[in-house]
Amino acid sequence: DLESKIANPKNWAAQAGDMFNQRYSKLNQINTSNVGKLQVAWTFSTGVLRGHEGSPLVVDGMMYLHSPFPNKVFAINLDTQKIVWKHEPKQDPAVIPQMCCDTVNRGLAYAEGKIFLQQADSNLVAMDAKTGKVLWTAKNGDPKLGAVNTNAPHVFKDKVITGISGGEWGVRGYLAAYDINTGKQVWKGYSTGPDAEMLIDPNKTTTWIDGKVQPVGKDSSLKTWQGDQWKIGGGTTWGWYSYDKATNSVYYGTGNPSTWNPSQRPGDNKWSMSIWSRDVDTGKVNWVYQMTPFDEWDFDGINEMILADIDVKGKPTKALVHFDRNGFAYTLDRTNGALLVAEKYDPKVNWATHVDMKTGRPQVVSKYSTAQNGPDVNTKGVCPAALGSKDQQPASFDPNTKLFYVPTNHVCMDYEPFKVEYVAGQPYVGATLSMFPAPGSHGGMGNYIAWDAGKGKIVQSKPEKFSVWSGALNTAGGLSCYGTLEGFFKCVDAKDITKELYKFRTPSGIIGNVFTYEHKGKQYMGVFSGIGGWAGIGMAAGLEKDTDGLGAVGGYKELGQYTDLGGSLTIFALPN
Ligand SMILES: O=C(O)c1cc(C(=O)O)c2c(n1)C(=O)C(=O)c1cc(C(=O)O)[nH]c1-2
Repeated sequence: DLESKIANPKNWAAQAGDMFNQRYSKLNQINTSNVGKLQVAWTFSTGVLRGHEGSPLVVDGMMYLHSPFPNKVFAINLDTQKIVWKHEPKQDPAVIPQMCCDTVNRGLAYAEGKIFLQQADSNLVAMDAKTGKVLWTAKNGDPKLGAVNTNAPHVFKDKVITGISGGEWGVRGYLAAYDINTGKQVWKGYSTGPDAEMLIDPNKTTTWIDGKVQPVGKDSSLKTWQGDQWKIGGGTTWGWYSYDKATNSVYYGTGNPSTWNPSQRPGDNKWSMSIWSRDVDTGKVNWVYQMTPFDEWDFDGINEMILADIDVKGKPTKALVHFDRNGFAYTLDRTNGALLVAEKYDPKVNWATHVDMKTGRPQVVSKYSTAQNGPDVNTKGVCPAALGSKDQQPASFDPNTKLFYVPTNHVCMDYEPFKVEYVAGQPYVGATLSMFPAPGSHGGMGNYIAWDAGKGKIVQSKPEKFSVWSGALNTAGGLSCYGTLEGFFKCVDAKDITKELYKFRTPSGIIGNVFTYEHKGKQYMGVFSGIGGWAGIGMAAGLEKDTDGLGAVGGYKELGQYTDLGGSLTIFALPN
């Protein structure tokens, strides 16, 4: 059912439009020659002020919208424009201060006549898509311990897959699968700890060792932590997941090890900061690859895994492409986890010179090693900043140009670790940050780039004033579209991204993802606006000091000259 809904380009039935995370639409009515005539068709306010991430879904003439906390859901009939049903969960507002980077929610999932909502308080809910009636609720985590949720649930086969947030609260990360019909948990695989709890088979699960894919061996995680630190060691899973039917695997990434003070957790801290392939039916780990062993900068590895069949160094490859927070873009063979390409997609990256292709390890520049410099020493000028060369904002893949379109950040930081005591349910951060625009660049804090993942090269780069915190969309109309933090919805020519073909100022800064659908023979494009997320946390949570908001406020202070709060959806179409 979901597969056929996705196959119909009139729908937008999954957060990325498909299960490969490509964010590509076959619709071509809006194209490079007429996009300049785009007009606003309609708008809709969610009535919620904080950051609006993700996008609505469209299935068979109904649109399903979500909001940040309190996670309202609206079902709108596209014929009548009426709200058919509305659901507002009752959630304890005590979860609000347990959320690190604004009270965002990355959207809903659809399957078999059901809508799935992953609430902030960690309850996973299935609703009847026609009526909004709650069919089941599953408790996915304990918000009292900081285990909250922002990720979108993802449906693959008969399972709804969800993750967990709370890396800054010492939450031990995991991915879990629930039966879409009953809400019963089918499997749960932790990011750290004993093999059995991670669903790792020491002899069958493989990783990249010595230039080859080889079995991970016994206790691959436990060996890389001191004492019991792995129990409060992070590795949360709040990103976008993808699925390949051919390998029957779900692909996703794990976040930072806790705490941010690296001196409190010597070792590689496996398998935080890693790319995972798990069997979707059993959760068993096929392969895992760690990008940033012993993280010293908060470079969470949760960014989306985009699956695409491309030429890698001239060879047709079933690839997995990932733009990591650490500033490197990785191309792996998704069938076995072999590392094929790892290159900087942000020329300002300075914390590592390169990735050693034999060990798969980044070569750290000692001056930027916050562990070597030690606690209570401010390590200055690390690029990228903790929020990475790219954060959660998902990139797109265009099968026509064979390129990836990547919303990026151009931000650096000063990072000062300090000793922190673990107290259950309290923040467990352990570093003070301040962030600022990357020095010596175009003067802005963002770039929209076109990337060749087979070669590991930037093809083109379009400068932006602020970080691009919105998800990208490419279409068969030759367009690549995204939003900016000032609030502009933009479409550029996929063949030459420096050519801005359309621009419209929406009501607030954009951190949502561009999506498209067709209704009654007409193509529509849309995007949520509503400033927030980590980059917009200063405005969303009313913070002021430069080091507030885990250091994000400083760099984005100027945003107040361009936008203010407010969540709404803007839908565009060509004139009649
Ligand atoms: O470690 C975590 O559990 C965790 C959770 C989240 C989240 O759930 O939004 C973010 C982060 N970390 C994080 O490091 C980060 O940069 C970030 C940005 C955003 C956002 O929505 O803009 N969320 C989060």
